[in-house]
Amino acid sequence: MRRLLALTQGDPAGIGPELALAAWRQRERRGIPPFAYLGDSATLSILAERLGLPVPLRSVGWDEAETCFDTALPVIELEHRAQAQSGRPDPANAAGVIEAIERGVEAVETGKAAAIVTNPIAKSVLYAAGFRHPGHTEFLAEIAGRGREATPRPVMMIWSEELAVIPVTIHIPLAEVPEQLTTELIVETGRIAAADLKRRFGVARPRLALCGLNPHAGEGGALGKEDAAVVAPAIERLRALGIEASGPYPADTLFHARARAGYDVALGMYHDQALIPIKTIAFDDGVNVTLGLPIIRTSPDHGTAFDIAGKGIARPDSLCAALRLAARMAAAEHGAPA
Ligand SMILES: NC(=O)C1=CN([C@@H]2O[C@H](COP(=O)(O)OP(=O)(O)OC[C@H]3O[C@@H](n4cnc5c(N)ncnc54)[C@H](O)[C@@H]3O)[C@@H](O)[C@H]2O)C=CC1
Ligand SMILES: NCC(=O)COP(=O)(O)O
Repeated sequence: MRRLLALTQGDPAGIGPELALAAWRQRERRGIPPFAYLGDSATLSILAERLGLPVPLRSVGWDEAETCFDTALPVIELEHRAQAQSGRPDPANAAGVIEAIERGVEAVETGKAAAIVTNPIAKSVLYAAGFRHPGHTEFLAEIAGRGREATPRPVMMIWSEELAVIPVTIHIPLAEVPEQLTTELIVETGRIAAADLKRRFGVARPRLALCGLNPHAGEGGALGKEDAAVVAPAIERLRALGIEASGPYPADTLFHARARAGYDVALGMYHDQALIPIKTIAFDDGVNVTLGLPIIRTSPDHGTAFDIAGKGIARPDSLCAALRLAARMAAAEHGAPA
């Protein structure tokens, strides 16, 4: 089984490039699997020098990348080179950001890499350049769906050793959540989560805990009707499919340690309901995983951190966890030891 991972540059003005340098330097101590960096070696080399990080870079093709990883950081050169300055995002770099993601997916689809690991992108910067997807999650589904009958439905999961969460609705305004939250969407999300937890995480019988949408899960309808009308029927349907689903639970009491012991993943009904608990508990080593795709994708759980980019203080923990988890998922899928 191919072990090499494809690591995208992310926004070249963000912390992604320096995290890639740090992850390579710490590869032995942190048990980092081999990866190839999709980016621009000239820009990376300037950054490495400025940060005083002695990292040998080697421009390679996919075939050489895995073997050279022990002695140099392999770089798959992009056609769209970055003119990036750390901390100064520029929509002019969008083409390279997108190229890295597309070529990473292609490498996985063609068997050159086992999984794609994406460094953070700044959504607003890409939007300014005409990017029409809310984020990686939806873009990856669109790319992975090319040439297929239907676009796969992507599910965002943020995973750590202590807690895994899924936001059922993702990057939409809060005001639109009640309208877009349907029983069908919850069932599909739960079904995909259960299937991928089995296939790619080796959880034999995944336990799903579902948050209510409203305070106190609706307080019998006094604080909102969606919990009984939309969430509860979804749980019934998931159970009818043989999936161990429970709830709807008041979200405020679902994330303390004793509650967490009772499930494998918690489904929040909107982005912040799911992500605030995990970013509180595991900000440094949480991993963003896209479920429901034909390929494996992980990412650090943080963003581009323009405020600290280029200062050499960004922590590589989450990227390292994302690299390790991608390798572990690939091994689980292929029945090989991680
Ligand atoms: N997977 C992805 O591509 C993601 C992209 N983003 C994007 O990132 C941009 C900035 O988002 P923010 O909400 O500001 O979140 P952020 O995670 O970039 O930054 C939040 C705070 O955490 C700090 N921080 C983040 N990562 C760190 C690290 N590795 N080490 C030390 N400190 C770190 C930052 O300095 C900042 O103070 C947005 O455009 C957003 O869309 C956000 C989350 C995920
Ligand atoms: N808040 C999580 C996030 O923004 C990650 O989005 P994506 O780019 O992985 O879709």
